[in-house]
Amino acid sequence: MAEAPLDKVAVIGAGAWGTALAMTAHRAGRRVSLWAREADVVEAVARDRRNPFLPDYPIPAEIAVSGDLSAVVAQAGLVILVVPSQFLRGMARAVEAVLAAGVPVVICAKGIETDSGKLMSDIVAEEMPGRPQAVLSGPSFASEVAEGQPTAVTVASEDAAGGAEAASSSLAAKICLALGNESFRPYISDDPVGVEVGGAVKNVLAIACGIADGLGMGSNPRAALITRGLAELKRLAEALGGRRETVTGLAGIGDLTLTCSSTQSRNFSFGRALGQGMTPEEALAGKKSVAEGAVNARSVTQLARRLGVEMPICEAVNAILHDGLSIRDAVQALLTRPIKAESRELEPHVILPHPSAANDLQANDMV
Ligand SMILES: NC(=O)C1=CN([C@@H]2O[C@H](COP(=O)(O)OP(=O)(O)OC[C@H]3O[C@@H](n4cnc5c(N)ncnc54)[C@H](O)[C@@H]3O)[C@@H](O)[C@H]2O)C=CC1
Ligand SMILES: O=C(CO)COP(=O)(O)O
Repeated sequence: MAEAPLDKVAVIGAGAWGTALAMTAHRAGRRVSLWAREADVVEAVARDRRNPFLPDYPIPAEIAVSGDLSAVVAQAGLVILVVPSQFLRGMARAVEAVLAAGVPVVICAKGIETDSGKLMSDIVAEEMPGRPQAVLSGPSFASEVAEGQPTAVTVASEDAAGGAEAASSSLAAKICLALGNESFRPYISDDPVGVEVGGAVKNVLAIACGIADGLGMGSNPRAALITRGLAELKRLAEALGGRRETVTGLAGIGDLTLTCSSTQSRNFSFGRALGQGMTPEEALAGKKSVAEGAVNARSVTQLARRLGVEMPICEAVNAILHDGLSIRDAVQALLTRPIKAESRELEPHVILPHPSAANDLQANDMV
């Protein structure tokens, strides 16, 4: 059986998701402190209990919001890391310097580190050596979590592997007990890699779906992008040692369908703006909130190439965002790729030239 829930929870990162998770832990009965990087966020919360990153939902008075990292993590039994992926390394290092030994951390950023191709769990292992760690991910718009909409997520830790007893006493189980409440339902997993890859790749695919929407495309293209995008996600997860089953769970297909079909998603909306004719710079201008897929298109495709994993939709998004490929050429190139088998077993062995590929070999070569 799992032990008693962790009592005090420190949340690092007071963006929309960190704030919603702090509210979640508070609803679950935990004592909660929240670290904000921006002085104006600390001031806004002190003044009217509202965070500009999530302005529609008041923060309960019992949640202590501060810019003092040592004070926030003092006496914490669990630390939730919720800064965007490209800032996690620096933040993990800073937290490690002030956190008591043995206190576990749970990673909530969705992404892969640019250039190194490292997963967030690799970064935490490097910057917080020996510290117990888990990953939390799944279909969870911060605003809906803050509102108390029923939400299910996956929490994964390696020690959950080895059967029911291991899963029940794992770090993932303890975190589920510490954060679960009547509207927030976490599930235990022993596959952190599969969970992480799901969260990182779905943001890139959400940009692709947003682009299609912005172009005025209908439901067929979206379903095709989601399904073939899932095939890409699965290939990368498996290449990294993740499990197929995880990809069809909350952190895979669950988050993919959520993010690829709602303008609530920052990534989908970013893609939509591109499809409507904005440049990436114009679409991101003035935004303080993150669209993780914009950066992670690069890191996901860098990693996929290194591993020899084919991810044509993610490659197309990366080429549009970072290599100046026009959306028109990217769409044509995707649609005129060679004919392949859908089945995983046959897929590597069946490659037929697309009937119209000869019309535009140059674009076809790019993805
Ligand atoms: N918002 C959502 O609905 C969800 C977000 N996530 C993930 O959570 C992570 C955090 O996203 P949000 O809370 O939505 O962020 P946000 O877009 O609401 O806010 C931006 C965050 O980035 C932080 N930041 C900016 N520059 C920084 C720096 N140099 N060092 C450290 N932190 C810096 C800000 O302090 C702020 O916390 C992302 O990886 C995102 O994909 C996951 C699930 C849901
Ligand atoms: O990860 C999310 C929901 O699960 C949030 O998606 P966006 O970052 O695209 O808004």
